[in-house]
Amino acid sequence: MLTMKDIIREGNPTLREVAAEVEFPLSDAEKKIGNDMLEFLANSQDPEKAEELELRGGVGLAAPQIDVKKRMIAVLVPSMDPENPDVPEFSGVLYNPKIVSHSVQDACLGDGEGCLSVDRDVPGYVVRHARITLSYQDETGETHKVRLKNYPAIVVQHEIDHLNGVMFYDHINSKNPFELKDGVLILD
Ligand SMILES: O=C(O)C[C@@H](Cc1ccccc1)[C@H](O)SCc1ccccc1
Ligand code: NI
Repeated sequence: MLTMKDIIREGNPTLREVAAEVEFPLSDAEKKIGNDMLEFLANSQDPEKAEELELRGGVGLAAPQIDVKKRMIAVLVPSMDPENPDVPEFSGVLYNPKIVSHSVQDACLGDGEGCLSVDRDVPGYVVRHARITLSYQDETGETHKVRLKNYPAIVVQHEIDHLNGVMFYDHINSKNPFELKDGVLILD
């Protein structure tokens, strides 16, 4: 079971490397890594387990963050619908995820971003694509293509950045961290 001690922190060179494509069929080890990453996110969102295991809350995790240089991410974006609180907005282990197209419009989270691999606050808007079309393979190797917007789109872009050695603060305007061009959607 993964805990915070398994997550590497900024300064570790792995976070600045480009991860390798995953080959299919997956090894049992690769399947276990994916499942462990998703389990970590579920535990981190369970108040009792998060306290017991001393986990920071997470909605996404990329394999390089546990020092595995492979293009695989786990995403668990909880429901925003009070009618269906137990149905995540977007959840899964995504192998070889790729943004195949995106909106012209950009978006950012109004509260900025954080990162499980960054033990400090870095204020500022992280401008990303507002909507993306995402292609990925599941554990069986089947390819899926989905369109994401709003928070799920932001989370997936944050995680795919980790596969390319990019940190969220690389996107922040260092001269004026809260400067935004016209038309950028601020998500609260
Ligand atoms: O470090 C990671 O990759 C996990 C991040 C992903 C993330 C952060 C900000 C914006 C989008 C994705 C963690 O989820 S950071 C903790 C967190 C938890 C809940 C909501 C936002 C951020
Ligand atoms: Ni991160």
